[in-house]
Amino acid sequence: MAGRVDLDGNPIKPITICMIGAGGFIGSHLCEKLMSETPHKVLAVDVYSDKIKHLLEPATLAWADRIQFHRINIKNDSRLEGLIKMADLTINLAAICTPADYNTRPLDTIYSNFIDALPVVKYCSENGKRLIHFSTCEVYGKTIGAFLPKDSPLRQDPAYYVLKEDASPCIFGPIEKQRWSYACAKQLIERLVYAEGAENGLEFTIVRPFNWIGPRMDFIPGIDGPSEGVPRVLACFSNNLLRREPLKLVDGGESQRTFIYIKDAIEAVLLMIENPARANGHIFNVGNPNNEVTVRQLAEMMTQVYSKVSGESSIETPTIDVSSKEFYGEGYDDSDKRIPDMTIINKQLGWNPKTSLWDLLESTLTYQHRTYAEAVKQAMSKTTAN
Ligand SMILES: NC(=O)c1ccc[n+]([C@@H]2O[C@H](COP(=O)([O-])OP(=O)(O)OC[C@H]3O[C@@H](n4cnc5c(N)ncnc54)[C@H](O)[C@@H]3O)[C@@H](O)[C@H]2O)c1
Ligand SMILES: O=C(O)[C@H]1O[C@H](OP(=O)(O)OP(=O)(O)OC[C@H]2O[C@@H](n3ccc(=O)[nH]c3=O)[C@H](O)[C@@H]2O)[C@H](O)[C@@H](O)[C@@H]1O
Repeated sequence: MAGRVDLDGNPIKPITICMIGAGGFIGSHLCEKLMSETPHKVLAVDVYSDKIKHLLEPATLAWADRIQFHRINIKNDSRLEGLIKMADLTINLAAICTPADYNTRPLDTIYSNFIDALPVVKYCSENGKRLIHFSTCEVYGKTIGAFLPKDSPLRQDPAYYVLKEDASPCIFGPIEKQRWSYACAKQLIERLVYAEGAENGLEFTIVRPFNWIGPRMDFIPGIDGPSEGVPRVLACFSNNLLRREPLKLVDGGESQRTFIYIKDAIEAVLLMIENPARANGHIFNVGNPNNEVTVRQLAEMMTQVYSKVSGESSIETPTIDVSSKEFYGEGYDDSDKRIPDMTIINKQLGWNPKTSLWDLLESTLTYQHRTYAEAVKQAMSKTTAN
């Protein structure tokens, strides 16, 4: 760790980071990186700590004096301002961010993504503290190309679908499509953070992740999360593969996504943390434009990769189609296509993603198999016995 320098060759000074939502998927990877590769301290705030337990115990861990867990619900805890004051930088990751919740729990979604984030922005602004706020690629909503006729040649033109931080519009569906409650709340908090920067000098960076995936993402229903819960697609498909049941393709699996390996994405966040002069005042897309697939192609690739890592042949009917109404309920809608423009992050931080979709699925599904296969087998044999 000695002699670490930033992108401009200046020595990096150790700082204290108040990380809200540190116990989640992204937070757990960020804490791991900060503990193993940097001298920084983390005040880890969350209601859960299971995903960072390996970093908190035993007390003999090399970084034990650099990470503290604070079990705090930021909705109603007066200790939050004190922690933000103690830190040099606050990173806010806390959110409800699973699509199954957006149309079924729209109030919780809006409160979590907008109202609960307000005090964090306010405390940072009032106390002159830097803020890295996690938004989402969902703020772009649908592409302009989605509104062109199906056979229009313009659909092939990147100008109609590549998403640029400083140029693309935010296109959401009607209010009754409650799917957009999340994207809309995230957009408004982005505008508020930006305005605090413009009017009150808040030093901020906004991150728009594009489908970051990897180990510890969400939960496997009935194993380490509710049986009826619906996590994001990686965990849904992992659950299907572990149970040897068909992967469910919502509305034909035609939507397109670009998936990025969590470890590549965390490199980008570390650059933002350690290069404030280059990151402040910017909104950054963080994704992998080279890893685009339809959801159907993702299902096919995951099926192949899982066979390889588990040694089990795939089932006869690997996928089935389901309607979005059946899968998510009333009010669901979808982003058609999400390709991040990388110009700004390249210019400011010189960052590029590295890992191919096949490779990231291979390491992630190896983890899923090792972590869950036995537990799923046991849970299934219990259900059959009953
Ligand atoms: N994973 C992705 O690809 C992705 C994509 C786009 C945006 N994001 C954004 O990044 C952030 C982190 O996402 P993630 O994938 O790690 O999600 P996650 O659900 O795994 O992590 C969020 C964490 O925040 C905590 N939290 C929520 N409300 C809280 C509260 N009131 N008080 C204290 N803790 C609270 C949760 O317990 C959880 O541990 C979110 O803001 C999300 O919207 C993630
Ligand atoms: O990860 C991101 O960048 C953002 O996008 C996600 O949204 P989305 O990509 O729509 O969510 P997933 O659950 O990962 O679903 C991806 C696609 O797979 C489909 N899907 C999902 C699950 C399933 O079993 N089958 C299936 O076909 C969905 O309909 C959707 O088209 C979530 O909103 C957030 O975590 C985040 O802000």
